[in-house]
Amino acid sequence: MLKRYNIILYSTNKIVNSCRYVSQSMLKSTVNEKTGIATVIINKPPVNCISLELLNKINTEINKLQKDNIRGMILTSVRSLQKVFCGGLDIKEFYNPNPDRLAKYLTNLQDTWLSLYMTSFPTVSVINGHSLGGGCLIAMCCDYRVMVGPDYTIGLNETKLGVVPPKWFQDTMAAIIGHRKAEVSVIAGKTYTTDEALQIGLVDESSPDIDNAYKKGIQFLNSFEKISPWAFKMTKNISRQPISQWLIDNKQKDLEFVFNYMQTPSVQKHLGLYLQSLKK
Ligand SMILES: CC/C=C\CC/C=C/CC(=O)SCCNC(=O)CCNC(=O)[C@H](O)C(C)(C)COP(=O)(O)OP(=O)(O)OC[C@H]1O[C@@H](n2cnc3c(N)ncnc32)[C@H](O)[C@@H]1OP(=O)(O)O
Repeated sequence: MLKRYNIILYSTNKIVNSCRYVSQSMLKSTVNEKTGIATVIINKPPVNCISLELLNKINTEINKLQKDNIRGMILTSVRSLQKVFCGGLDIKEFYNPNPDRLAKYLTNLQDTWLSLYMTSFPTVSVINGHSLGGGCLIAMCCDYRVMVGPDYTIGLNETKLGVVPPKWFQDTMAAIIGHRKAEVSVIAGKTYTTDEALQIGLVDESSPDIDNAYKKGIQFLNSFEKISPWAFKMTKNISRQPISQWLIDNKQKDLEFVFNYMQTPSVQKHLGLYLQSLKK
């Protein structure tokens, strides 16, 4: 019988004392051979924003872990960034874009979301800092979220940039906090503090510090020790399939919608102003 492992998507540099270690720039991945738990750390200063290259690395690593039959995964961000889990998609990928690269980016984003959302092993995001837009999306893809607080923020803030979170972004949030709350949240581009996120159920637990948050993540993964990997995989698949199937069936249409609106002058103007405001 195959051994099964779990994943935690997390950002830190002193967590695991083990085995297979993949260190690509921008992404570090370690699998503890004793426990079968992988720790995947995003490491792209200054704010871990997701470029095309980082997107590719995340997708490649998840697919590799999928083949390794890990028991679980923690996803997090490198500790040295201190206050950012993920600053979201790299807005520079959308501002004055090269059309070929933009199309590649959007396709890769769809594929990475599908890989992360549908892993056959349990996943936890240890959210050790702000987590906005695409940062919130990747945290929401995981099966469990532990957020460090109290001073960080999380949310799908796309409308504040003048762009539209696609249906699968919105559905991912609605599956966690319910349709009404998600609708209000995405329309307003709302962001939540750690306590607020806990209150509305956007995160499952909060923690005052990162070590404790990581422990909670491991505890969640360990809770699957007596669950059959096959039963886990099939049950998660049934639960998430309606949302993922929509994207599989509508990939081209979804891509064309974003690809076209993203290059309109009014959206470009908004993005330019937003980037400018970040620089101030
Ligand atoms: C299929 C696709 C569908 C739809 C496409 C549209 C979807 C988009 C989803 C998104 O993710 S949009 C982006 C959402 N993210 C944000 O709005 C976060 C913006 N950033 C911040 O609020 C802050 O930077 C921070 C809270 C994350 C960190 O604050 P702080 O530590 O004070 O850092 P700075 O603000 O000084 O930023 C440092 C540096 O990084 C640049 N930067 C920040 N975020 C981004 C980003 N998302 N993309 C590109 N660049 C970013 C910022 O401009 C600074 O650059 P400098 O050149 O001034 O150093």
